[in-house]
Amino acid sequence: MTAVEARPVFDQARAEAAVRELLLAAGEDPDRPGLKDTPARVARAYAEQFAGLYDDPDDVLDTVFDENHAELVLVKDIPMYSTCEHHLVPFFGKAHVGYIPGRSGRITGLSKLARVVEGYAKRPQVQERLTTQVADALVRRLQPAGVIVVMEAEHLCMAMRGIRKPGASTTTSAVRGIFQSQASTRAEAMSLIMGR
Ligand SMILES: Nc1nc2c(ncn2[C@@H]2O[C@H](COP(=O)(O)OP(=O)(O)OP(=O)(O)O)[C@@H](O)[C@H]2O)c(=O)[nH]1
Ligand SMILES: [Zn+2]
Repeated sequence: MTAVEARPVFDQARAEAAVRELLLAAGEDPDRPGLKDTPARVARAYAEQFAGLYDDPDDVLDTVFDENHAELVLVKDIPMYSTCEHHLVPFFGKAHVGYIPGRSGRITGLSKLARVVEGYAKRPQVQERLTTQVADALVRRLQPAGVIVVMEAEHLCMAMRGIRKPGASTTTSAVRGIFQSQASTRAEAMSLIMGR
């Protein structure tokens, strides 16, 4: 992301008006005491849920170190909350993010892997794109030998409405570099990720 590229900003007033309109459309009275502050509250909540639209999530990977470690680095079970872009309800679960440093030996802080997940999760999303975006961010910023990202999530749009299948879990993966080209390396990482 270059400085000249424009980023959106969250329009609190517009979001509040939209929530008020939604309540009216539902036949509610947005001025009754229990709902009076709801449009402002919901707007603030969405500003937080979509916070990943307003900054470049890759920027958390600015902190890099050089280290002589050419093996797998894996952070498992990163809690992940995102918003399904079809229904604007949550999908949530766990992200597992691993990489093998490249020849440059470039590594990053472990917390930064969780921060990248969070940055891309806080947008209207589909799980597949979220998984891909996290993998590609690591490729761009760390130039690693390989990246593997696996996400497991439950979608409330499938649980609380529609097909109503609570407990159904969706797994997505994105592999890059050596994890793509070497089945044995991929299988080893997968067994570490899936082995509970
Ligand atoms: N591939 C993918 N699909 C998703 C994700 N989140 C929600 N969906 C699906 O998006 C689809 C939207 O389908 P539509 O037919 O346009 O909407 P709908 O009538 O509300 O669909 P139902 O949920 O089946 O009632 C549904 O099948 C959802 O299960 C996601 O992260 N990835
Ligand atoms: Zn949905």
